[in-house]
Amino acid sequence: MADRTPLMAGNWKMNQDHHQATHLVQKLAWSLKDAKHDFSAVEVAVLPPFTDLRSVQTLVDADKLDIRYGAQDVSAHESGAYTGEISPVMLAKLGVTYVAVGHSERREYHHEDEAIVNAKIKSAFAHGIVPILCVGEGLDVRKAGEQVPHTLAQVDGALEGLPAEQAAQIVIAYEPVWAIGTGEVATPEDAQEVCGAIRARLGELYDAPLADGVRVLYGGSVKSGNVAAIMAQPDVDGALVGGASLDAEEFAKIARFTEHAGA
Ligand SMILES: O=C(CO)COP(=O)(O)O
Repeated sequence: MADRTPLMAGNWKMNQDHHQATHLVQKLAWSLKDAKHDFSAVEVAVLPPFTDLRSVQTLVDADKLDIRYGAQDVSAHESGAYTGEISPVMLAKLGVTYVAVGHSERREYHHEDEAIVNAKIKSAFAHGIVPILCVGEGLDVRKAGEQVPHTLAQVDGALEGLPAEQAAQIVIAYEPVWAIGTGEVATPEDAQEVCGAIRARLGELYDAPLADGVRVLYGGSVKSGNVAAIMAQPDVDGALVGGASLDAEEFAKIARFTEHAGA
């Protein structure tokens, strides 16, 4: 099996102004420093709102922090008459490593379909930004037992026409919609079932060595108390954390999941 470095990414969603963002990242950095966190063993990233990115960049650069940061969305276009959109060129200038693409909240409230998600993934890669592709099923699909085909159809659509050298770098986050912000965490076996199927599909779309190198995350009500059991699954390589990433100490604990296995 490839040596995949786990990634713990905090999706702040629409929370924290730019002053609060600086404090939160500072606190996170202190908590991880206190714990002597090894960032080469577990990568840590935050995805703040656009308006915070310049402040986070300034702090990360000034204090030489090992914390990575990214955006929560990106335009499929580089520039032009797209009111309210943020270009990948602007994000690249802000030093972002990652961008979330196709989060279920974008799909639901902004009607993003597979074609848009696919275009945004290509737009990010064209400017050296690694997309975190979010996929996952709603409750109806889960009740019908269709979570795997549903999620794989999203993966197929999102990756259409993506060259292997880009697919090899992508991060895919499996986030069952019914587990987001509900406290209803999928069981480790639920997470493994779909994360494993995503990796197998990557093997079919590309090849097995490529699939073996791609990081597949789980997201949905991840906390320090449940992260270790989820991370123990063979095809789960990290977590996309919403609510719990707004608490620096809690998020640092999540990043240090190996210390509290069984907690
Ligand atoms: O949507 C999520 C991360 O992108 C998950 O959110 P919660 O961790 O708050 O359930």
